[in-house]
Amino acid sequence: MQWEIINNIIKKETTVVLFGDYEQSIYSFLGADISFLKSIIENYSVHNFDINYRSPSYLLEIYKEFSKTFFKDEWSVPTTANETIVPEKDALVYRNIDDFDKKEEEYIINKILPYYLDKGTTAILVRFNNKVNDFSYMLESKGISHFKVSTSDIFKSTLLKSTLPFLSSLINPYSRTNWFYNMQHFLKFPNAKTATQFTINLFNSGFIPSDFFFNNENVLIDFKYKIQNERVIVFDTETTGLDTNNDDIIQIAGIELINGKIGQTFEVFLKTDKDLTESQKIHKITREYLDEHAVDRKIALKQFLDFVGKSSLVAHNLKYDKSIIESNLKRENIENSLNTIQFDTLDIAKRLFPRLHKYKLEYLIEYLNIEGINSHNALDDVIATANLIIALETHLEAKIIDQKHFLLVNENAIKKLKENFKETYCKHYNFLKRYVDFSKYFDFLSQELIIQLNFNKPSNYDKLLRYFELKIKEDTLENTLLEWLDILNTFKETDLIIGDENLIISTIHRSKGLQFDNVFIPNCNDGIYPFIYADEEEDARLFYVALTRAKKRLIISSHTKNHKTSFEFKDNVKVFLQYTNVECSKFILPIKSYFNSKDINTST
Ligand SMILES: Nc1ncnc2c1ncn2[C@@H]1O[C@H](COP(=O)(O)OP(=O)(O)OP(=O)(O)O)[C@@H](O)[C@H]1O
Repeated sequence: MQWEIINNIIKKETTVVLFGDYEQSIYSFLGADISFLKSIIENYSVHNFDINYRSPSYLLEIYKEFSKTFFKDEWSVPTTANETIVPEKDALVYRNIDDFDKKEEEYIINKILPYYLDKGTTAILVRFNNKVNDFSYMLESKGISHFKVSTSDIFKSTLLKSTLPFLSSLINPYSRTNWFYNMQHFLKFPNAKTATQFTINLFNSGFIPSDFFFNNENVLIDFKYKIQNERVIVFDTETTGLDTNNDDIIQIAGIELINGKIGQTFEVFLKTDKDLTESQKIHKITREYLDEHAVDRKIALKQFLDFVGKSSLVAHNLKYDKSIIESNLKRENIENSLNTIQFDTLDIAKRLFPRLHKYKLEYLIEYLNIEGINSHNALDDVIATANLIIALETHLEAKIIDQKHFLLVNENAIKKLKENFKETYCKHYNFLKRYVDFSKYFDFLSQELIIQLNFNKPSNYDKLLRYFELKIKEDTLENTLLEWLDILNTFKETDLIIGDENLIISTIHRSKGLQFDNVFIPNCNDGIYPFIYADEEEDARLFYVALTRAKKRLIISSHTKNHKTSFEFKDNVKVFLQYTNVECSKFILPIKSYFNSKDINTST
């Protein structure tokens, strides 16, 4: 499926580079198929990275021994270490621990781990989720702080599944997907299907849910009335950039629509001291052109206000033009006398045609077969927008009838929507322009939703807040959401790792892509590696992922009933040499025999 998507978006002439590592293909239970990977690369030329920058040569030796035994030749990639340093005495440890697995865990935590904790980052990587919990519980009872990559990812929790769509719906109230979740959570429909159906019907009727919070249910009726019975001004601006607070308007164009008929046009160019290099690529207005045609900013803005008079305003993507006009008026100390009744043709088009993928002016012109060009010249654009309005007008009546029907049929659900959601939505909507410390804001929102929606705080909640505290700088809530929501929507719990975690407990699966100075792989017993019910080849790759997370030190251990440990920890490197015959995972046998055949020099 993913491959089909990729194939559909890449063009024929595009050069495609795929990055991958067969030896880390460990997600067959989620549908990943390594043979598929093999079949597609037949059409590519393969390049291998030769130098490994993560691990020093003594660790690469281990990986190579392992690959030689368990991976098919054609798939194993020889790597050269960037560093050829002598291992420290505690860098390569294999420990066989007496008795059953809980003893092994106790031994690791009590005897071995403390030795490594002040030597960089450490991870204990285990095969199963329950072992993550066991280790974490024991560490907690000993007061050793750590980050447990939890068995149920916080990004799959009800908290994130309700907060993220809720926040998205504040900045993008047109996204149906966000509202599917909101309706499910806040309206408590009997099932997801009815919530989804209600949302689809609402959008298909030309509403957006927030209409019912802001008394905006009559927008289409009002728009139709103004267009058919009054003078409205369609306007557009060209500017020196997209920063509405600082950039200058350099052109304003307007056109009258009187009772639905096109009237006079208006156009003015404004002087500016700001740089035009970047914006000129869009609007094509040159410095020379402005020198010849532009007038004083104050005079130009006043001329526009005079042209508009008391009429209502319409623009395509009104939010931008409105805010840059307001900001320019303010900066020139001119009172804003513009009518507050303003319509956005982008909004109207989304309501009339909720199924389109694009709503840019040029696309709508084409879709509705309208004459006119969208040239990024303000005057051409207002003429095109005026023609768009005339075309949209013919679709209004039918949609208004749909709306009446929807209101009639869904009276109860709409009542519930207002009762259960209006207050929360409006309150947070009003925060959008405020500066927020996002970590504190998120905590505030979460506490509210936890009570309102009645669910428990997920584990690693504090870790999430700490991540926000460190990574998200103070800004308006709106800017923060615009910058972060898409990123957070793709997050998994391990993405919260920021590098200051001293000790991490995780399954190997969840450790993919990460790296640590010290890596512990406990429970290396036969039956666990490879797991009796798993595919051996894939489990070898899983073990390889664990091994290759180490940047400096690798500590492997197993347990056996028949063996008594008597040596002290200081012998650790030699342990690889000493215990060749005890029961252990077949995955570590080649590593052990390699060490048996070699005299390892270690620094002391
Ligand atoms: N050219 C380079 N010079 C110095 N360091 C590098 C270079 N390339 C990668 N590294 C470092 O090597 C380490 C491993 O790189 P990276 O995480 O990109 O590898 P990877 O292929 O994604 O590993 P894996 O898939 O096994 O997790 C990182 O610490 C990275 O910063």
